[in-house]
Order: sequence, then C-alpha cells, then structure tokens
Amino acid sequence: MSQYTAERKFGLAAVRRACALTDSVFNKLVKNETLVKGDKSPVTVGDYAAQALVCSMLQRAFPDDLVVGEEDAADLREESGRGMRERIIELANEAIVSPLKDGDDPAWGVGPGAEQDAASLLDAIDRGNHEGGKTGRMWTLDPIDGTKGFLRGEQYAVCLSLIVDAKPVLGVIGCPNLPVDPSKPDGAKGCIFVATKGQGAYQYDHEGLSPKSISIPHISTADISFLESVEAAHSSHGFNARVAEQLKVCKSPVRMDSQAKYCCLARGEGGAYLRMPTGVGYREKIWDHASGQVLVEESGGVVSDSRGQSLDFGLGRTLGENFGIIAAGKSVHSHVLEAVQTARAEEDDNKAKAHA
Ligand SMILES: Nc1ncnc2c1ncn2[C@@H]1O[C@H](COP(=O)(O)O)[C@@H](OP(=O)(O)O)[C@H]1O
Ligand SMILES: [Mg+2]
Ligand SMILES: [Mg+2]
Ligand SMILES: [Mg+2]
Repeated sequence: MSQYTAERKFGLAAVRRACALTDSVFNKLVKNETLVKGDKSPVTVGDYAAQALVCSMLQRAFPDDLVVGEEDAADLREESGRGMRERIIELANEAIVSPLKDGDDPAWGVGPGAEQDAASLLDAIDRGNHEGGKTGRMWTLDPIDGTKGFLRGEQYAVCLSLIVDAKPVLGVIGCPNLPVDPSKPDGAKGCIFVATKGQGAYQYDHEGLSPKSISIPHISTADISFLESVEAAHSSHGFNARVAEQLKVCKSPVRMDSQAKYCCLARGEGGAYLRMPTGVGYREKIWDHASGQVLVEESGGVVSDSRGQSLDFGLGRTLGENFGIIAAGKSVHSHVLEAVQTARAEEDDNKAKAHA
C-alpha cells in the first residue's frame, strides 16, 4: 500500500471543508471581523475559524501528531476579543456540522450534531502552538494564506502539510478563487491541489473530485513570466525585474497572493516563482512554503534558496535566515539561480560603491 494514504485522504477532506468555510465567510464578512496582529498583518474571523476546524479534525484523526499553525487564540481569550470569539465559534461550528461528503469520516468529529463548545475550539486553535523541530511528525497549517488577497476578493489559499523528520511529505492547498482551467480565467473557480512525496501532484475540483495529474512542462528561460507576490513588502519586485533583465525575459510578471503561486507553477503557469527578501529581516514561515514545496517537487520542479540550498523545515516555526526562495521548473531553475546570484552580486557592488 502507498505511504501516507490516510493522511492524504484526511488532508483533502479537511482542506475541502475549510475552503467551504472561508468561501462562505468572505461573502458575510463585516467590519470589526478583522484584527491587526502585532506584526501589522491582518487576521480575520475566517483565519481563526478555519484553524479551529482543521486542528480539531487533526486532533481526532492523528492525536499523537504535533501541529504548527499560524494563528493562536491568545487575543480571543481576552474580554476585548469576545465579539470576534463568539463569531469564530459560530463559524467553526457551522463548518463542523455541515453534512458529510464522500471521503469524510465522522470519527474526525464532523457532521450533523458534532458541535463543540467555545473552550474546546479555542484549545483546538492553540494546538497549533507547537514550536516545530527536526524530528518526528508534525503538520503545518496556514488557515488562510494571503489574508490580504482574501480581503480583496482575490487569490488566497488554505494550506496543510505533513512534515516528517523536517521534510514535507504531503502538501494540500485549496484555492477557492483560482480558475479550474488557466485558459478560462472567467470560467469555474475553486481547486484543491494534493501532492505526496514520490507519488506525483494532482489538481482536484473544489469538491475534491475529478483528480488530474499535473506537471511542469519543459520551457526555456525566454518563456518565463515570473510569479510574484502582490505585496511589494513581501518580496522585492525591483530585484525580480533585474533578474528578468539578466535572463532576457520579455513577459510581464504575474502577481498573485498566497501559495496559489506554487499551484500555478505546478500546473505549468509562469515557469518560476521568485520571492527575494525586501531587506527588513523578515523570516519566512514554514506554513507559507511546506505544501508548495511538495507540490512543485512532485510536479517536476525544484525549490531552493538563492544559494541553491534546500529550504530547512527543521529550524522551528521559521525557515531561519532569509536567503529568498526560487521555485522553478527543472529546465530553468539553474538559470534563474545563476541570474539571481549575478543580480545579487551587482547589488552588493553598487552598495559598496555607494559607501566608498
Ligand atoms: N515582510 C515579509 N516578507 C515576506 N513575507 C511576509 C512578510 N510579511 C508577511 N509575510 C507573509 O507573506 C504571506 C503572504 O504571501 P504572499 O505575498 O505570497 O501572498 C503572509 O501569509 P498570511 O497571509 O497567511 O499571513 C505572511 O506570512
Ligand atoms: Mg497571516
Ligand atoms: Mg501565509
Ligand atoms: Mg495565514
């Protein structure tokens, strides 16, 4: 029997249920349902409710596994968090009790009648407080990746990955707003991507049906159009433009929030995803990249930092010092890496001259 069959079945069903939750929240979101966190990033009732849902399912499905989740319930436990807390409990329970679909298992604590009280759901959110580490099994969850995209009604993703001994082995990414067929941008939306180490990468529809094997085609550097963040604060647009110039790339970059960039790359769009630091000392988080890495590797791509080294998922909640991320098809990764290194050397030279 293939490895991680139960985890994969769980991941697909949990992300499907979480995507239904976030999609319905978007249509109902009102003012006061978003907080600004200590690092100035937004978090909505949707982020918290989706983390409560997935962590409570994980707790029943894999009780011994650790979880590194983006959110924690500290602000919600305060008196000032009462309004948001009540809304989150309501939303999480709506998602928990929604009818079972093919692939769901009532043993995960979902389905009609499975409501939970506030204390259990806050504790479920806080199951994601694990510090990470080098050994054993841990799941990492980004309940809404690209919260800014979510708030704009653009791309966002629900991302769940299983990491074993510091290596992501399963990646599930739900993208409720992503067109199913890239050639029909105004057509049906909502996809779930699933990849398991050594077993390939697949795109499903938003119901978790109709799996289609996906892969990155062989392309030349001239065909690249870089995938990059919408937010200039998250990765340097200017640096990417210099890399594009080095490679004589003529096509404009495609800007998109969230790990939907990894998904697009994995199904043959863009050719490369570049995420170079903006120089503010930000450390990338494991939940922003673990699922994407498995997906891209299983569709025939390569993910590295700007030194050409693998990302290290064993350092804790972050990936450590930020050397940027280059994800690309096999046929172009080494060329993009070389261009990144040249552009970096030029940048360092210019800085040295400016200080001379
Ligand atoms: N200064 C920074 N540099 C890089 N990434 C950052 C950042 N500040 C926040 N982020 C991360 O960027 C993610 C979104 O990435 P993207 O720009 O590709 O959409 C955010 O995820 P969340 O939206 O889950 O908080 C957050 O973790
Ligand atoms: Mg966030
Ligand atoms: Mg994120
Ligand atoms: Mg998030």
